[in-house]
Amino acid sequence: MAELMRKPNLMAKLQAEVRENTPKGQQIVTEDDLGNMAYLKAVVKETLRLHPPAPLLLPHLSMAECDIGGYKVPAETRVIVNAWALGRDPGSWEAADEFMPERFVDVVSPDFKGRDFQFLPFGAGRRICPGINFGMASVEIMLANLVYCYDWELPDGMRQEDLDMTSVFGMTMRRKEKLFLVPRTRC
Ligand code: HEM
Repeated sequence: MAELMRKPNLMAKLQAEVRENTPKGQQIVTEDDLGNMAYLKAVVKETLRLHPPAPLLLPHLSMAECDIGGYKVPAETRVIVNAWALGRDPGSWEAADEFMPERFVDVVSPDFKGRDFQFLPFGAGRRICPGINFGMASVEIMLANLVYCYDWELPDGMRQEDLDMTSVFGMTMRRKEKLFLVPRTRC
């Protein structure tokens, strides 16, 4: 929501998609309506790229000695994967720090299923998050309803550029400052 408030044209594009693809007269968006909402899915993916909730995944242990890009990793080494840095690597992403959901529209890859190592919000391999589908559906339905039911405004006197996007890092990652917005019902 914070990224969308900083780019009202993207918020408008998302709202148009969600509102066009929800049957007329229906009070809320249901899971059945999400199928045609490609831009919504791209917005959620782009959010996971820039703001992965588990920025360092979970600690892993190498079972055998291996070589990764010329670095020798001995067996039984505690390995921490920095998914946050992978998602912002300028070598993998054009305009890496920009919130640009369009990069995920009409493309099969990169996807978050653990095969594209520049984008690992759910990890990869045998310990990949088993809650991917549940997690994605929950975030998509929540965001779709927030933008379907309300138009959103910044509190009085606040400008887009005043939104503090600083994150607090730990096992999980969250906004440093809470996001306060004003909902306006659209009817
Ligand atoms: C957007 C939502 C979610 C995100 C971003 C997320 C992310 C992650 C990440 C990064 C890992 C570590 C993977 C690794 O180290 O390779 C993980 C593990 C795990 N997640 Fe999720 N998760 C989400 C939702 C869920 C949900 C909804 C559930 C359960 C209903 C769940 C259950 C688990 C479990 C049980 C593990 C540990 C798997 C293992 O160690 O074998 N997650 N998740």
